[in-house]
Amino acid sequence: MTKFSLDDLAALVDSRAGTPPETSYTAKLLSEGPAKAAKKLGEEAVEAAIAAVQGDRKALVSEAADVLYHLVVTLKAAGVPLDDVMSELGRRTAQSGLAEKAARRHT
Ligand SMILES: N=c1c2ncn([C@@H]3O[C@H](COP(=O)(O)OP(=O)(O)OP(=O)(O)O)[C@@H](O)[C@H]3O)c2ncn1[C@@H]1O[C@H](COP(=O)(O)O)[C@@H](O)[C@H]1O
Repeated sequence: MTKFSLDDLAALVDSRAGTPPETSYTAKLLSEGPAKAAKKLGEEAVEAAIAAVQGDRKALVSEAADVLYHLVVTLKAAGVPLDDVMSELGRRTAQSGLAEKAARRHT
């Protein structure tokens, strides 16, 4: 079986946009505007952080999945393609995070 990817998730979210909100949680979330998806993203991120701090591996897996799903919906609501985020991550592979942090301090 091929691994489910973020691209697959983004395609799924795309496919739900514009469907009736009564039949899809994604459509319902999108119909409530970008702030609602962003709020849910923030809540799920806090829950994932708590699970990590508590060392609750099972909860972390579940909350991390919620974070990724709500991030993809938030990007969709904001009209930002997932590819733009992946390109940004790709661009960052040119240098280490520590080198980037040091360069920022001197600008
Ligand atoms: N990955 C997810 C996913 N992760 C979390 N959630 C939903 O996110 C919601 C978050 O739960 P909460 O209890 O925090 O929120 P709530 O109280 O239900 O919602 P609010 O009233 O706060 O908006 C739950 O209803 C979850 O079902 C998701 N809903 C959908 N997906 C994916 O999207 C696909 C399409 O789903 P539909 O859009 O519903 O067809 C699904 O098959 C999944 O692959």
